[in-house]
Amino acid sequence: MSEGKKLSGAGLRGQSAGETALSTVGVSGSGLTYRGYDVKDLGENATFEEVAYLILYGELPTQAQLDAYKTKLKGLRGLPQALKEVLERIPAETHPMDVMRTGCSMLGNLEAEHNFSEQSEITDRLLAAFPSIICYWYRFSHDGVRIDTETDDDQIGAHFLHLLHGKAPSELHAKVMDVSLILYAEHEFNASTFTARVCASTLSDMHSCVTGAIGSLRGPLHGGANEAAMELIQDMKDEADARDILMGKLERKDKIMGFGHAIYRDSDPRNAIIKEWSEKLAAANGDDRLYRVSVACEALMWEQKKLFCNADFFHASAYHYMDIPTKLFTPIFVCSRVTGWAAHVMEQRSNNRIIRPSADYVGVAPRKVVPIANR
Ligand SMILES: CC(=O)SCCNC(=O)CCNC(=O)[C@H](O)C(C)(C)COP(=O)(O)OP(=O)(O)OC[C@H]1O[C@@H](n2cnc3c(N)ncnc32)[C@H](O)[C@@H]1OP(=O)(O)O
Ligand SMILES: O=C([O-])CC(=O)C(=O)O
Repeated sequence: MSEGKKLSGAGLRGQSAGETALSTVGVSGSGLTYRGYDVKDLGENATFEEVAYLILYGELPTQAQLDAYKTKLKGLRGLPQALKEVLERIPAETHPMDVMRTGCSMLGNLEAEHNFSEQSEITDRLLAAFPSIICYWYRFSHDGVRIDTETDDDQIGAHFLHLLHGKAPSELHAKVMDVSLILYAEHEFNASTFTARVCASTLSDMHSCVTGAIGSLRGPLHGGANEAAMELIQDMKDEADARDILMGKLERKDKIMGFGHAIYRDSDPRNAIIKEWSEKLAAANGDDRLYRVSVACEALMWEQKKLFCNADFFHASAYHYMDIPTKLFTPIFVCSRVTGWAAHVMEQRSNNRIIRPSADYVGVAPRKVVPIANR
């Protein structure tokens, strides 16, 4: 358990719900490690594919292992016809997280996990297919185009941007997407991962575990916060306007999305990293308004409430600078976090006992059923 923030009260806060060898969150009050590596180190010296391999297979790959892994993932980007037909029937106004949920579940119908010896194959397939699923639906429902999802892009982040925009991304955009996927890959027993582990503990299949996790990630208190943060900052004209808007919200006791964390006490280590990339994107973009108002929000929230930006806040401006529609922000989180979810499912399966806590009963005392005619 964390030695940082004081953890107690509702929401199972502070109670250990099991063991993991995958990551540490806030152990010294702020850090984040994946299998012993600091996320900052990974963000600077590894790619997302290396990090996915690390999380799923236990160690960073050698060059030969990485080459083979990337070739394998590239070969899994195509979607079955039946899945494309389902995606084509989902209306344009549907929330893209619902598309991800359906896409994952449908793939589970078409390519079911028959036994746990297939878990790594299924995971690699999901990792390769998620960008294809969301972009195939988005481009069909919004632009009327049936895209070919089998690109030759070297990396998953660049592949996503290529499918979305119909052209290969710039080097800067490809790099930021790669770092973003690293930052979102794994985070111990967060709500969506815990959902996946609870499902896994019943000995259910991988697609069910991941589909459930997508549903948990969707909420604005979890992954959905990156979209909500964008909605917050998009109309802020300048720093003064940002302060006025936020002060009004704080007076009304509104929750400010993209701030605070269940475990970290005074900073989320992922924030400094994505903030730096957002600043670079702002400079390259020639319009730094969103970056400047975000910095103003960060300063005001700390000054007024001692609340800090979590991983989601500066992702909003960063994604916007790369022309990613706001409603696709949380699906990108899925494209990354599937690594953490699947690794947790495998870890749960390797030492399983069904997760079934107790509840404190606070309802009425025992009583007799009154016949319906006398009620
Ligand atoms: C990748 C991720 O999933 S990161 C999380 C993304 N979610 C968000 O950004 C949503 C906004 N943030 C929040 O709702 C919360 O901070 C959570 C859900 C992340 C954590 O919740 P908790 O662990 O319950 O928060 P915590 O115990 O630190 O709250 C302490 C106090 O600060 C308040 N607070 C916490 N976050 C915020 C916020 N973003 N805006 C306003 N007030 C807040 C709480 O309401 C609470 O006040 P109270 O004591 O008067 O009830
Ligand atoms: O750990 C949490 O509660 C939420 C979070 O930051 C994540 O899942 O990345």
